[in-house]
Amino acid sequence: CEVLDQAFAGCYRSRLRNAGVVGGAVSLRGVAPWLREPRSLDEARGVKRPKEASGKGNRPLEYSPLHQSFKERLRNIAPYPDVIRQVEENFNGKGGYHRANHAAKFKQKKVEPTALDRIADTLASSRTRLFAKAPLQHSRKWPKADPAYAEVAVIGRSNVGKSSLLNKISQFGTVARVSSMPGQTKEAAWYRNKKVKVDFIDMPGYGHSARARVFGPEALSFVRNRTSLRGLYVLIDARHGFKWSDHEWLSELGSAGPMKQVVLTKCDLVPDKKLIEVASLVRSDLESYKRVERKVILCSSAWLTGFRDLRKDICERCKLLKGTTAAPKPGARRDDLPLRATKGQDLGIL
Ligand SMILES: Nc1nc2c(ncn2[C@@H]2O[C@H](COP(=O)(O)OP(=O)(O)OP(=O)(O)O)[C@@H](O)[C@H]2O)c(=O)[nH]1
Ligand SMILES: [Mg+2]
Repeated sequence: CEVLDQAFAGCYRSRLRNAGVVGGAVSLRGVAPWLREPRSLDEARGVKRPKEASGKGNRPLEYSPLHQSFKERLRNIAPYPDVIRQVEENFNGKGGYHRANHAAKFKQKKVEPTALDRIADTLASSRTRLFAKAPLQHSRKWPKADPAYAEVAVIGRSNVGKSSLLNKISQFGTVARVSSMPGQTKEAAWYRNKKVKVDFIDMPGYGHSARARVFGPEALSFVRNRTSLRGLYVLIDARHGFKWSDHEWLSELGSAGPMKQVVLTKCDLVPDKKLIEVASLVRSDLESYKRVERKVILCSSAWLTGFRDLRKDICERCKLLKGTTAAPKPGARRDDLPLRATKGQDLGIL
């Protein structure tokens, strides 16, 4: 015990010497800063002055809203009226899913379908087939873009539901392979609808999962180099909203590529009140990106809701209406009319 006591005493003595205790005169500098005299009145009151921003290194931290938790951000978001309307029309909303469905059918009977509605219906009922597959990084293996066909691509985090969505846009059957495991789609796949003249590209998803990590940079260079793209649909999971990988990918892409449209998927898995909040949050996050449409399309591949809006958007974006021939008005002079009237046809120019 004595030996131990001596050892401890020696240790304390050396520490006190280091701290400035010299022969009984105690200087507390460096030992207890809270015991020294306050330097100013503010310091005495306990008020901390913000550090003055000097040119280098001392920049004040700017906290973006993304530093808040997802729940906190959901609590603070003010819902957008157009998002509320979309949810009420397509999802449970007021009166439940069945009532909303019934109301939609009732409305459809009354309203005369426009040309855009008709072409969207053609897209829904016509067949789309796989015609090419190629790795994202080998641009030489990509099929050559056909000017007669408008090209749109689908991108998003892995497992967000890209392939499922493509399967339901038109009568694909189960052409695009779907799996609950992230990173199932490893190559870009081209699907062609000959009737509506549009090509869809299913892309591998980006993200932080081990199988999907490589596809982020590859998808970026694909979108930058594939100049024939008319539209890019960025899919976001309705349960989580924008994640870091989405923010990273979109901010890296910047204004490159075609106009982007954000689609919320798996909306059936979210209660309607939360869906309004998440969709509004996603809608407000869009404001920080360039060349992104300031609206959100809500979809569910399980319930097949929201696909009418999506198809119409595709047809509009690809300017598919341009190709359709409108019936000639009586009295109108058009060069593309046949010179001879076929049986029962009123040419109106003779
Ligand atoms: N409930 C529900 N499940 C969905 C929906 N869309 C997709 N899923 C499921 O989500 C899982 C992933 O779907 P995929 O279409 O393979 O996702 P992906 O984005 O193509 O995934 P990768 O190809 O791996 O990037 C599958 O188990 C689907 O059944 C939806 O709208 N609702
Ligand atoms: Mg896929």
